[in-house]
Order: sequence, then structure tokens, then C-alpha cells
Amino acid sequence: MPPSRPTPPAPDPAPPDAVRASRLTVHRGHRTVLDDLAFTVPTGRVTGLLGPSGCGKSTLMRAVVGTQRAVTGELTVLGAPAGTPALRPRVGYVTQAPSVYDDLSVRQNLAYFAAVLDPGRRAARRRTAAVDAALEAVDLTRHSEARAGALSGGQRSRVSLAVALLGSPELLVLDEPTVGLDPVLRRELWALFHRLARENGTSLLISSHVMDEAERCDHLLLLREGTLLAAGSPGELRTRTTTDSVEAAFLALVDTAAQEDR
Ligand SMILES: Nc1ncnc2c1ncn2[C@@H]1O[C@H](COP(=O)(O)OP(=O)(O)OP(=O)(O)O)[C@@H](O)[C@H]1O
Repeated sequence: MPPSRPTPPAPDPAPPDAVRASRLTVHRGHRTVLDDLAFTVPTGRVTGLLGPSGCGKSTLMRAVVGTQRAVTGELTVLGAPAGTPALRPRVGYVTQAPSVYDDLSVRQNLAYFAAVLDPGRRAARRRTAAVDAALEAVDLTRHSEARAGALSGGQRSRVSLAVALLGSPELLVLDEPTVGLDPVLRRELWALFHRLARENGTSLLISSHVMDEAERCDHLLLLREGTLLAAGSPGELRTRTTTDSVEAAFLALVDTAAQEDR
């Protein structure tokens, strides 16, 4: 009888999704701003949240980080209900308005937030290392002594991003981080996002209303007027709609949705 072959080890189970939403609905005033959404944000990937201005991207992000009121449905973030206090150090959030102190230098800004996250004299060395690493990640080492108020808009938003990177969050939620940046800087930031996903296993949820940025994402959530038009990789969306760009796919999906509504 031939010797029996050893059974190959079972493949690693896929990690649970970083975010899972079902029946997610948000009312603002008398309006339904997000309407019955179901989606996932995969772990360790770059997920783009794409859609025109006013479609609800910022509202969805606020719901994920737990700062949005009147959220109903199920929304699980890193295995816990969105907004659970224990999630705070595990989730980094950068809003559209850079939150930096203008009268402090770039390094002082980061040192301040590092001290809030990791206080105490004994952590001083660890804080310096974290600040240096964050400065380097966003390519601001050369400007570390500059006063934040004297930086360009793009540099200021990179300071905000560096603050969000300080605690090495498992999930990074970035609201239009590349808006107003020149194409070279945009390319560098997208390279950084993919490096964080690949090397650190960070999950990133990044909003943009610029469709060509969609092509840079691993996974996409296409939002329109508070509803989810489609989700999938750029390739899947192009194939599904027999188009050759995510922008064309988006338009085809809008047309299909309009026909279904008629
Ligand atoms: N306080 C509010 N009360 C009622 N409706 C609001 C309020 N704030 C925003 N909205 C509406 O909610 C909708 C979604 O806004 P949101 O900021 O989430 O969109 P967005 O896709 O992030 O837009 P942008 O890309 O312009 O930032 C918009 O139509 C907006 O008019």
C-alpha cells in the first residue's frame, strides 16, 4: 500500500473584516442621508469610498469612527460596535479640516499628541521614536521645525495624517486626504497608503470624489445620494459593467439604477 500523503495544512482563515455594516441608516434633520447600507471594509486593504460631493461619505466615516448621531442598523468596527470607547486608540481618523496647532512646530504638534496617547516620562523615548517614524512616513522630516501655521495646505494635511499614524492604528479613516494636493504628492500618499496596508496590515478607508483615485484602491464602495451603488475591486466593477474605467463603471451603474427606479 502506498504511504499516505500528509494532509496539507489548512489555509489561514481570512481575517475578519475591519468594518461590517448592515441596514446602516443615518438621518440628519428630516433627511435620510445614508439609506439602508450593507458593506464591508476588508482587513489590510485600501478601500476607497467614492461618490459625488454631498452623497454621504463624511457621514459614513463619522458613523464608523463613532462621532455621528442618529445612526441605526448594525455597524461593527474591528469586532466591536462602532463608537465603543475601547476602539479609540485602534482607529485613526483624519477629517477634511487639518487639526493642527498653528503656533507650534510640526514636531511640537506631533509631540503633543504623542504625549496624550502615551503619557509619562518613562515613555519619552518611545514617543520620540513614534514621532520620528510618523514624520518620515508623511515625508515631513525636513520640515519638522517649521511652524505649522507657515506650512502649505498639503503639508498641513500631512501633519494631520502623521498625528493619526502615531498610535499605529489598525484602521485608518481618511476623509479626502488628497484634496488640493499636486499630482506628485498624491501619488506619494497613495504609495504610503498601500505600504501601510502591505507592511503593517493596516486597513484603510479613504474617501474621494475624484474617480481616477478609485483606480488606486484594492476595494471600492461607490456611494450616490446616500445609497450604495456597488462594491468590489476596480477590475470587478469594470468587468461587471463592461467598461474600461471606474468612472465609466460608475456612470453605467447610475444609469442602471435610474432605469430600475422607473
Ligand atoms: N447638519 C445637517 N443637517 C441636515 N443635513 C445635513 C447636515 N450636514 C450635512 N447634511 C447633508 O447630508 C448629506 C451628506 O453630507 P456629507 O458631508 O456626508 O457628504 P459628502 O459626500 O462627504 O460630501 P463632501 O464630499 O462635499 O464632503 C449632504 O447632502 C448634506 O447636505
